[in-house]
Amino acid sequence: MVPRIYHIPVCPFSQRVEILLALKGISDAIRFEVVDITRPRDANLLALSRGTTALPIMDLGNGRVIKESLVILQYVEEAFDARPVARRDPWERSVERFLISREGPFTMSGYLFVMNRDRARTDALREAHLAHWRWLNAELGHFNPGGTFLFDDFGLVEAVYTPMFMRFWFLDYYEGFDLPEGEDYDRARRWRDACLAHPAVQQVSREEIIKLYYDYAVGVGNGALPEGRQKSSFAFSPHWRERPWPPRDKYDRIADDAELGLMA
Ligand SMILES: COc1ccc(C(=O)/C=[SH]/C[C@H](NC(=O)CC[C@H](N)C(=O)O)C(=O)NCC(=O)O)cc1OC
Repeated sequence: MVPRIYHIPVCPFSQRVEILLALKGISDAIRFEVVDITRPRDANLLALSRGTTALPIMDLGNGRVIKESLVILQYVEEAFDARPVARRDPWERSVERFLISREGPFTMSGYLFVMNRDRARTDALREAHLAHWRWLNAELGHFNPGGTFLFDDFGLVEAVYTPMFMRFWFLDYYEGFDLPEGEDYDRARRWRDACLAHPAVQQVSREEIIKLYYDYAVGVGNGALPEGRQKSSFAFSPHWRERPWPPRDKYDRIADDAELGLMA
């Protein structure tokens, strides 16, 4: 059986696996199944996950199910010999793991920033997010000051972080956020921009992310419905390409289904 990964639309955690497969030149080795999270979870999928709802999960068949995207990445790297991506040297592998150990708080700071609708908290949330970028800037500056990526090429750490850089396009769109100029951010910006330009990360577009993630920007995630709405911005139809760009005034109001182009 070809292993399957079940994931939500434009899921960043699933995308990191797609990126790894692209780097290894084996994009067809796993079948990706997108789940409509605006509907109750399918009973068969719930049985597969033994009741947990977080996605992605990877089904190897014969009752073998892998949860957590970082664990799935390790499995893919170890199960498929093609073009190893993780660093082979133990010291370099420790540096890789060190950077990856901070991805969770980094990602959470960006999501909490975009989901916030209390203007009194905006500055603190922006600063908390920038602090994570300063940490990345300092670590990249320590381990590879003159380089672009953490090591000599786009690798596992970049596969882990880049889907989040792409989701953070919603911070640019809804919060007018970008990294400040200056030595506290320049090394991290060089890394981010090179990651975003890499051919292995082009699975989703800025437009798709901005449109599907609108509900996060008004504080509602994972396919739940904001007040006054009949359909989630994560709905499969109408297709996001047919929908208008969402309004940016997330603090003042919640756009209705018609304005978001969600009416059937
Ligand atoms: C407010 O913070 C966040 C909001 C959304 C997301 C996101 O991209 C969800 S992607 C979809 C989400 N999956 C996850 O969060 C998986 C995270 C898991 N640690 C992994 O790495 O696989 C999910 O399945 N939700 C449905 C459910 O749990 O029933 C991330 C955030 O922070 C990391």
